[in-house]
Amino acid sequence: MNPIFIDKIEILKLYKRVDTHTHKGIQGHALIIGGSYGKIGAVCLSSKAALKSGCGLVTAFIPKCGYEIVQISIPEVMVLTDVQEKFISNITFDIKPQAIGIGPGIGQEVATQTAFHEFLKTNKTPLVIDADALNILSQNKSWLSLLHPKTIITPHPKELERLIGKWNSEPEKIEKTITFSKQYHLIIVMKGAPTHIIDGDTIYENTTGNAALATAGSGDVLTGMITSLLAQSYEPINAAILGVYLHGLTADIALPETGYQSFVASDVIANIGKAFLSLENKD
Ligand SMILES: NC(=O)C1=CN([C@@H]2O[C@H](COP(=O)(O)OP(=O)(O)OC[C@H]3O[C@@H](n4cnc5c(N)ncnc54)[C@H](OP(=O)(O)O)[C@@H]3O)[C@@H](O)[C@H]2O)[C@@H](O)CC1
Ligand SMILES: Nc1ncnc2c1ncn2[C@@H]1O[C@H](COP(=O)(O)OP(=O)(O)O)[C@@H](O)[C@H]1O
Ligand SMILES: [Mg+2]
Repeated sequence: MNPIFIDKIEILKLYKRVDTHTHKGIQGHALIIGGSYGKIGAVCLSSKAALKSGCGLVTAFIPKCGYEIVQISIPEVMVLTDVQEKFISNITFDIKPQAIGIGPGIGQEVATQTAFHEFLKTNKTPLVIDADALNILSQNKSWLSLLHPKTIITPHPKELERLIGKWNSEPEKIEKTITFSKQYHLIIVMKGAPTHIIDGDTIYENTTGNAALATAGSGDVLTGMITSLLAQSYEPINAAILGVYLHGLTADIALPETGYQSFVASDVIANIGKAFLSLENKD
């Protein structure tokens, strides 16, 4: 099956300019759920990326140990904490986000697994699932049926393998991912070089990005970006496509200054603005 290439022409068909009369209350509220002791950075990266991708409000739901870390490193982000100090054990909140991203740095404690299960049973908000939340699903495959249609999952190759099993060739990998996408009605962002997005039988192939992205936390940033676009009322497939395109573009923009080696996940965030601006240029 031939992929649809995600390039600037395709992106301009779905990109929505910011309305002059908008305000933070209608620009979308994203909730990022994740973090555990030693991995609060994943939530900092994800929630900052969400803010820098245009949503009006961002809240992070984290274990207690991350409270000051997030408040000090990103004062624009609001914070809700779990009752536990080092991991998430009970996901409850009284806000009404338009999109939720769950998984960066969340870990796989038994209590976290149970909390994630309870969350999936009641959640009705558009969702992006990443990292350890995907690993938890791999260990509890019956929970996949709780996911609403068009839920976005963002596995790297190892996380994908844990979900769908091993493959022997690239075509078989794509074929198995299509079957999985159809079985659970999921949008699957197959992260890699290049990243493919699978939505049932439709395959998209991204054209931006480079090896500078092979750095800790760059996937956590992508989760924040897609969650932000989802909160801004992009259709789930368009949020995934635009998020992946912009994420890759940041590395293409930064490369002449950072080189491959010194590009870090925070450089993705620092270049999101330039990536958006390039969509406003004629060339
Ligand atoms: N600052 C923070 O707080 C950070 C927190 N983080 C958080 O940590 C948690 C664990 O996440 P994680 O992805 O590091 O661990 P895990 O799922 O075992 O996968 C690792 C293995 O997968 C493979 N692999 C990966 N990419 C591949 C590729 N392109 N192509 C092929 N293989 C690939 C590779 O396997 P190998 O090839 O070595 O067998 C590798 O060893 C998670 O919650 C995350 O959010 C991190 O984001 C970092 C920054
Ligand atoms: N060689 C590469 N070329 C292009 N993109 C890459 C390359 N290596 C990694 N990436 C991208 O970087 C991101 C890595 O995500 P992930 O493995 O989840 O990182 P982390 O969990 O550390 O945040 C993905 O978007 C992936 O497509
Ligand atoms: Mg990751």
